[in-house]
Amino acid sequence: MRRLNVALAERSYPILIGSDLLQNAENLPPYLQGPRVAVISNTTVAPLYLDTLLATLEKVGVGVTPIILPDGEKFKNWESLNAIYDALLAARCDRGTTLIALGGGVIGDLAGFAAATYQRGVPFIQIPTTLLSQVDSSVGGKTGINHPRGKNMVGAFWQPKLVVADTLTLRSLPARELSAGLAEVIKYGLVRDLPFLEWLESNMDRLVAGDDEALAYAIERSCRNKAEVVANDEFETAKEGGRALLNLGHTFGHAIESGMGYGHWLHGEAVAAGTVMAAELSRRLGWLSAADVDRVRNLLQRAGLPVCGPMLGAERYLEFMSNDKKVSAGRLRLVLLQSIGTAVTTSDATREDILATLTACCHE
Ligand SMILES: NC(=O)c1ccc[n+]([C@@H]2O[C@H](COP(=O)([O-])OP(=O)(O)OC[C@H]3O[C@@H](n4cnc5c(N)ncnc54)[C@H](O)[C@@H]3O)[C@@H](O)[C@H]2O)c1
Ligand SMILES: O=C(O)C(=O)C[C@@H](O)[C@H](O)[C@H](O)COP(=O)(O)O
Ligand SMILES: [Zn+2]
Repeated sequence: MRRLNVALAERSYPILIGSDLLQNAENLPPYLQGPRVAVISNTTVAPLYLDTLLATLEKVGVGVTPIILPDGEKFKNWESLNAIYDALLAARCDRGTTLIALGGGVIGDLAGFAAATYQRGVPFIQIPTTLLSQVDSSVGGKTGINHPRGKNMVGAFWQPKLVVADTLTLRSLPARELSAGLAEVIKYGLVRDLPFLEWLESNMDRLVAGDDEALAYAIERSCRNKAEVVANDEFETAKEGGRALLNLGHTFGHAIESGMGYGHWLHGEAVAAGTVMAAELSRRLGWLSAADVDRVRNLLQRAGLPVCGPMLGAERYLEFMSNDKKVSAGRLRLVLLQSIGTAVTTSDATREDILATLTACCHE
């Protein structure tokens, strides 16, 4: 088992990465506040892994309320959140109840926001079961729901007490979802870890094939990168760089997700197309060469990801992008690449640059 730490003083917590962790009853008790938990999962993941987790919790004498939500990005909304509150209240869950998210990023973001707000805050544990959630969403404490006008527009920072990434769960993950997770893995290499990007270029075929060793390494290295960034800028308030850099490709990507209707493009797919747009815009500002942009595009393509955005229409892209959470005093702030392996936040791109980028990077 690999173990990392997210260093946040009194909110610090471990990330455990390994196979068969769902069955290991020793990992959970130190992080449970009381003898009750509510496990939040969905109709796809629960039939696969809930029984194993329930058996593990039974071994340590914990009472469980399972809460099973419908599956999909379009359910990352108020109705699902309300369903969680209803179930917690019906089961008389009190402030000592620990919420456990068992699923991908949608379940993690929803359960985390429920934990942040139920009775003004209860503890929670992340048990991520997709590659994307194991490398990114389960770590760092961003929780929330979507709004029709924008992704993750309502939420809270609320750190988990523990993250348990059981890599065996990835064996049941569809190939398209594995690829979506690779978009966020590639992001760390592009933003701040050039040696990791080079490793990814050498090992992409193993990752796409689901090689256990390669995946475990990629998960650990991604989480190490994320933990470092979050430890330095937990609430994304740094003026330069900081946590906002983890948003590479996301201003374009979130516009694709919202504009196309949640769930049509997977988050990772939208981030992949958005990352090519960010690279192309970086080239227009003179920071990347055409060969650099090809390098980004090739790696994403080898990961099985789209490298062109949909034809949403420039005005709709700009409308969604203007709602981005990095906008400050009405000015768009984008994460772009100063070079491969180094990202910056910038407001230097003009409307014309952005329009030209959209024209170059969007196809039917
Ligand atoms: N909080 C953060 O920091 C953060 C970071 C990145 C992404 N996100 C959010 O995460 C979400 C995307 O997460 P995701 O890619 O995990 O999507 P997801 O949660 O929708 O999961 C993808 C699909 O895989 C299924 N699934 C999950 N585990 C499985 C398994 N082991 N075997 C088979 N099927 C399985 C799910 O039911 C779903 O159908 C987006 O809402 C995104 O905004 C949040
Ligand atoms: O943890 C972060 O910080 C990230 O930006 C990670 C992103 O991959 C993730 O998609 C996040 O939810 C986007 O954040 P948002 O603040 O733009 O909603
Ligand atoms: Zn993301």
